[in-house]
Amino acid sequence: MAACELESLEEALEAHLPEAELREVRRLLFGRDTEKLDLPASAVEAAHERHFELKGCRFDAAQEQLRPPRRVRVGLIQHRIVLPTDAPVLEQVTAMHNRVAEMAEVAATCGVNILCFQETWPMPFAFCTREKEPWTEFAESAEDGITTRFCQELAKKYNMVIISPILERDELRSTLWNTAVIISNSGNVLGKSRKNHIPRIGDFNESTYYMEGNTGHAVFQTQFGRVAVNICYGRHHPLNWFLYSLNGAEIIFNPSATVGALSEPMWPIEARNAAIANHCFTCAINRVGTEHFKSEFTSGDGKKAHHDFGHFYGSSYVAAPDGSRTPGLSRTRDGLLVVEMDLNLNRQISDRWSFKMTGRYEEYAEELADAVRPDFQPHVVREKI
Ligand SMILES: NC(=O)NCCC(=O)O
Repeated sequence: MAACELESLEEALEAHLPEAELREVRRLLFGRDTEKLDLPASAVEAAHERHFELKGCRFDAAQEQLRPPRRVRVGLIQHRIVLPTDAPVLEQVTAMHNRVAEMAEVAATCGVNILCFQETWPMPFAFCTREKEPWTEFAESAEDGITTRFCQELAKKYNMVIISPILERDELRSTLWNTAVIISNSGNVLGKSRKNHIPRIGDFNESTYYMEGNTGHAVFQTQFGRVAVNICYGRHHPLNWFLYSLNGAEIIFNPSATVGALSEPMWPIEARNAAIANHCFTCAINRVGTEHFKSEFTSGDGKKAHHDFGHFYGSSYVAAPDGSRTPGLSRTRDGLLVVEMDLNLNRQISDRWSFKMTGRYEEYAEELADAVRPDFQPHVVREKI
């Protein structure tokens, strides 16, 4: 079986394990079972007609005496590109807007409060090519580009916070960035968060296109909770997650674009570990499909030139601070994952495990400050001979 033909790990387990074993394997692999979220029949029907997967799950928390539950519904959208990569730029962007609009409408029917899309969602992930044209033409203003204006309409219409990761052009400074635009449910742009870490691996030649972000670890207060965005490669950096959490993030989104041959075994671990370590919810989103580019490119590994990155494996999921996680969306199909979470779980788990209280931050800060000095000497104890 080709890697891109396996639908999902969960489906493979369900197909091949007897029920009792399956329950145990699921407990070991995924933690406490998430409950299935009942979604409106009209949403299920619309998803079927529009050819995308729709999944609903819920994480609950213990009932507290002094605080009412803080239930929020989050939606994650993963999708493939709609038109071939050599179609005119505006036609590609418009086709992607139309696709996401029909998925967002279903998210609204499911009562989603905060909706997040995949990394640079209105364009192909062309950063493997190293060509500037036409890919830089997809860059647009975070404040009033066509994609932001499109998302503002959705946000107002559906009373939803929208997190829209785009290729940003800062016209004033002639700089491109990989940016998530956070649009409030009022329709106003609440702010933006730029990708902090640019990959230097495989065909991810992203430093050809944009700079390391300069927006720090901003957290955005929305009507539905405090959110932050750690874009793709940032998920390999535990301190990056940690700093969003230190600023009070209750949900950290990780819009991504990554391929099977490179990162798939790491994917289920990293965002989940971040949820555990930081007592918060994390949401990992990846695109699907294989994107073909007209010009061949090489990977600097002596192998033959090729026209695609490989298979983007989807598998978007949500992890909770208690270490449990939802099943992933498909590895091959467009999909919408709707997850209801009670944000009270963050403090409940923090009170139980106390990682924030037991972390030795002053000590780490001192040692880190020392480690970045040019005259740093590693603290290694050697046997005296
Ligand atoms: N988009 C991006 O940063 N991809 C890098 C590869 C990875 O982090 O899996």
